[in-house]
Amino acid sequence: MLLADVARTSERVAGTASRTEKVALLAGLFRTAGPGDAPIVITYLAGRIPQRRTGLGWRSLAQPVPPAAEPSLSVREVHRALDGIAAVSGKGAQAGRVRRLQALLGAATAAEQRFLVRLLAGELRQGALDAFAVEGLAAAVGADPDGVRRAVMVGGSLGAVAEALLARGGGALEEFRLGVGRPVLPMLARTAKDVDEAVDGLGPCAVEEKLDGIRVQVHVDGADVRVFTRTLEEITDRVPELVEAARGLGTARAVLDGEVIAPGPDGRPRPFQEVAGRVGSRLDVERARAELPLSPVFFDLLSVDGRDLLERPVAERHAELARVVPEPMRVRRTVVSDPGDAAARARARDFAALALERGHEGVVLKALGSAYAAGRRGASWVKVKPVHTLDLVVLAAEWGHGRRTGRLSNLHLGARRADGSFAMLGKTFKGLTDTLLAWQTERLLELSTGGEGGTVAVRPELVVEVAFDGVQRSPRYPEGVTLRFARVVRYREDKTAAEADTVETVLAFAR
Ligand SMILES: Nc1ncnc2c1ncn2[C@@H]1O[C@H](COP(=O)(O)OP(=O)(O)OP(=O)(O)O)[C@@H](O)[C@H]1O
Repeated sequence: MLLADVARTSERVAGTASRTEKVALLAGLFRTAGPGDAPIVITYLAGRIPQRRTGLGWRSLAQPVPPAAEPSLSVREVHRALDGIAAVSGKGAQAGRVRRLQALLGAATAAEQRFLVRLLAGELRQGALDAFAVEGLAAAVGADPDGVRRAVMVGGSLGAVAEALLARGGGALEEFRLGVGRPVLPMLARTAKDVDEAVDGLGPCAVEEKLDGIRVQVHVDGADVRVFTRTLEEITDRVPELVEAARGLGTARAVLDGEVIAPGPDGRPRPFQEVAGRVGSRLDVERARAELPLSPVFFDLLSVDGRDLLERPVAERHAELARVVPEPMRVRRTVVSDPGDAAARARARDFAALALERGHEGVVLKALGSAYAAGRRGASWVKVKPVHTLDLVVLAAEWGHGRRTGRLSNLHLGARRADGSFAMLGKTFKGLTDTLLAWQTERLLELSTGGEGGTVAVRPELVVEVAFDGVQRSPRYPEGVTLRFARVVRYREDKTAAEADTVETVLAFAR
């Protein structure tokens, strides 16, 4: 597929207010797209690029290049060129990127150049595009739009679904059904300030303990049990006690969602770091198990006996969960059936207080009528925690002084921008234990991209959870805000930088 076709469609879609026409334009484009082109075309139409970042500064995008007379650039060629630009690193990288960019622009017509420059500058971003693209895709292959939407939810990406549908037709939707052994991205939660705010937003809801462990999705097929993390990494071999527990459930076929924790001798949960260390280690699993036995606590049931429950309401999924999972392995919950009932609300607040006393992190409230929104931070799950934390990305670190000489200490923290870049929000060395200092020094040096003065810049990959007292204005930082009393709570090795908190979220705290 030619870039010119995408550029033209993009312009026409943006230029019409009619939903029907947008969908028809997109359907027309998909009918002529090769399956392999589809994932790239979809990101371009939404104003994004699969590489996320190219490292090109806006100045380099403003330099004029003589255009080609006729369109000849294919979408794949552009994709490869951007891969090349994103891969340039080291000394003189910016010049190298600009050279490659100019070669790319030189092969583009004036219209294609305008499209590329606006695409790379992030000016074409269209949040609603994916919804139209789902319908356009469904129309192009003659599939049911709801079926395509479900497939995207289960498959995790519109690009992957588009590729399958264009290659194999509407029947390919079957490949994206939830299945035992085929994990789906977990549903995530939004944040509310307190229980009342959450209940106001949700209406009738369940209030559950928020356990501070590692999210697990457990697939049971007879004696065959597989365990996945929230990033869908398989960890079955590292958690034999979960496998044994799952074999003892009241069903032979199920997909369960829950948290794995390590109850201490007093029944209180051991710290998150210990659970994360245990789940992260493949070494001598039997010994690790003897030292720190894990238990699963399930809070959702996504499928049972071959029945897919993703679209069923929370109340029904919980009833099914209670049928197959015995009490100690099920999350504790209370229900607010009528949000207007003051006594029920008081019970919910007491439940949240008790959850904290028991050593848990807070509560998660879930709208009783809501479906399971795989891979989404849906509006129907809301977490309430007493301490505000953000998951930020380490951008650089400074060598420590005094007792911390020889250790990388002061961390430069960044929040994610919509275009995949990171905005620095401030620095902190608070909350770092000696163990963490040693660990982060080693990890950060592996990620180093060079240093200046006492600062080591790193690839933005490590996610760290930071507690703070507030967000305040500061002209020193690019978004004009910084965190008050930021302190490290822990590293979140279970998260990628793409899952870190966004500048938007931080600015919402400022408001
Ligand atoms: N009862 C519960 N229901 C849903 N999630 C729970 C529950 N108890 C603990 N959790 C955990 O809380 C997480 C939901 O919070 P969120 O989606 O914001 O993830 P997160 O960004 O990792 O947040 P946090 O750092 O607050 O755990 C889930 O991923 C899960 O690991």
